[in-house]
Amino acid sequence: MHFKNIHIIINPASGKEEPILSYLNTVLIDSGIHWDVSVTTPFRQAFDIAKWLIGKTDLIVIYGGDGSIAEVGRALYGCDTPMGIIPGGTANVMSKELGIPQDAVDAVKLIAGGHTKVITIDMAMANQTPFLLRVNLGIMADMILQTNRDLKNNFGQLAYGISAIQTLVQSAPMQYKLLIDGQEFNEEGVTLTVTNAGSIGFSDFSFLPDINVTDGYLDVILMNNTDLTSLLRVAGTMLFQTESDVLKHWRCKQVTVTLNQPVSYICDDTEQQSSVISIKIMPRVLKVLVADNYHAHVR
Ligand SMILES: Nc1ncnc2c1ncn2[C@@H]1O[C@H](COP(=O)(O)OP(=O)(O)OP(=O)(O)O)[C@@H](O)[C@H]1O
Repeated sequence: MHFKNIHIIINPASGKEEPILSYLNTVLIDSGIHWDVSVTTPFRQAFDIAKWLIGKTDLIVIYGGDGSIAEVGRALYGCDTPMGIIPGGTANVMSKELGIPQDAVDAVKLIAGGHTKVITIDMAMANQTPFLLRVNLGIMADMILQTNRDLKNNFGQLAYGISAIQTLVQSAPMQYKLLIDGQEFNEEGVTLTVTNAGSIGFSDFSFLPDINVTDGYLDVILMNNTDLTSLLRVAGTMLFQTESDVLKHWRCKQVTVTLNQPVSYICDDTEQQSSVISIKIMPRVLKVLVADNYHAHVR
């Protein structure tokens, strides 16, 4: 697909330190594409820039991490303007899910080269907040909350592993009341993830087989233990793409999670608090640009 006009939103504070303006200029200068950039600041976020750009350009590209991509997704869902992605963050989960080249120059070349197509992917709504990737509760949420900017700057992806170990040591199980497509379950667990995407951002690993952003479903994954054997079984689950008794798994269109008290949870990259979280899939609402040979594995 070729675009006449594209606008690139750049988050200059995202994980990668690289000369993105120079990369863009080198690739786009002779491409015939009319291109422009906007830079996010603490006072002008990717969400506001993307909202403002709707109807003013053919393709809105975001250079940043998953937080910036989620913001642009929240701004663009339900409209006709597609989102392009140049991975610029620490983990870049969404770009891996969509098979986008991890190298920024290659990602710009993909957009400029035209061997692309627009697909429409699912998002979901948690209470009043739209999200792209997932909602995390329990130790997964604590882990993300504890992975601060300094840790990410110094250790990149390993930062998540470091804070995972820190949080595992302090983990205590929680009681979850789950209403999954109308069926009630009472479960104890150390972490609960409601995911739209399969990729966990580490190499090609995904939570379980067959989870992807076009399947029209949410996947609810509960981990009930954090002893070493359980963790190894979870690692095996991801490695061999099979379910294990340590991870309970449901596939649904909507789920309500009720807890005994308000807890902090992570909705994509943002921290929220509640004792009741109602989550619903929004099938095929966001247009994104991918390579023309990309195939999401659909059941
Ligand atoms: N100019 C800026 N200076 C500082 N922070 C910014 C600026 N522009 C955006 N932000 C903040 O950047 C955050 C989003 O970062 P993003 O997720 O894109 O990168 P990252 O943290 O490196 O990626 P990852 O989520 O993969 O670790 C948002 O919280 C947003 O408020």
